[in-house]
Amino acid sequence: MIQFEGVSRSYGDTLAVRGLDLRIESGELFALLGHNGAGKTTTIKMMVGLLRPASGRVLIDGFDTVSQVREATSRIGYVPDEPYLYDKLSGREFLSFVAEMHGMSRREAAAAIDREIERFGLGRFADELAESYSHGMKQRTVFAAALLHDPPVLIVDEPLVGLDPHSIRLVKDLLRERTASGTSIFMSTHTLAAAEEIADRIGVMQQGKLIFLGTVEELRHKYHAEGQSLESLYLSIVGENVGGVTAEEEATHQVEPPSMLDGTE
Ligand SMILES: Nc1ncnc2c1ncn2[C@@H]1O[C@H](COP(=O)(O)OP(=O)(O)OP(=O)(O)O)[C@@H](O)[C@H]1O
Repeated sequence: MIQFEGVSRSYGDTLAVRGLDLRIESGELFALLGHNGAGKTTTIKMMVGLLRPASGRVLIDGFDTVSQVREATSRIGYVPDEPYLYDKLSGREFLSFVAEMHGMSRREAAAAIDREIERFGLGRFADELAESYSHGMKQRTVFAAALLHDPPVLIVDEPLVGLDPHSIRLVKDLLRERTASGTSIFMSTHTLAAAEEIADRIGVMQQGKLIFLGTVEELRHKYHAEGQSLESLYLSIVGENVGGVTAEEEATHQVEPPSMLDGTE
């Protein structure tokens, strides 16, 4: 379970995330949508313990990501938007390194590594150096690393970018399978068709604020847009606004995004 309670964060004068309240249950796949600069990465960084909220708190399975950072982060599998691997390690060596970081025994690690190599079809290149991997191979290896310790919470930032159709299917099926087995999944994406296909609920973030939270069906209903794709609905709601908001603009209400959470349209 992932819980945000009144979470805000700025960079200097830019309010990147504003008063975020959100709860993602076990067995739920949640997709966060928003233009470039909307605040998605900042939200993710606060979940994985890379940034502290300026106010409010984030809980992972009940553990605070600031005051109980070990307990919280040990329950997370994280797939960042840029796959990180060490060029001079093979995929298998990288997975062994990650298993060691998680404190897994040799036996546990060997079983988990074999399981994930099989799941992600890494066998052919697992013993080659990562420097020779394509983006898709790197992404699959990073996914395998995120699942090694069988975490109850999975956080994925743009999981489908740069993948071939076969890998996209693999990742989408995997995310649904994990959800069915009780994992809470938080996905940030610009791939609206995928969000529509696999997410249980979506959130739309604009200028650091969550302006819609619900199912795609609820979004259509709210805008009397039965039959419209999420993509066209999203574009008509969010429009062209980009970027964060400054403290000064916030104070003078110059850029308050429309609220779809409180029933106003
Ligand atoms: N390190 C930083 N220093 C200053 N401002 C930042 C920093 N990181 C993000 N911002 C600003 O905070 C706001 C939110 O950025 P964030 O990266 O969270 O958005 P995003 O939704 O992830 O965008 P994208 O889709 O482009 O990844 C933006 O206005 C951005 O310019």
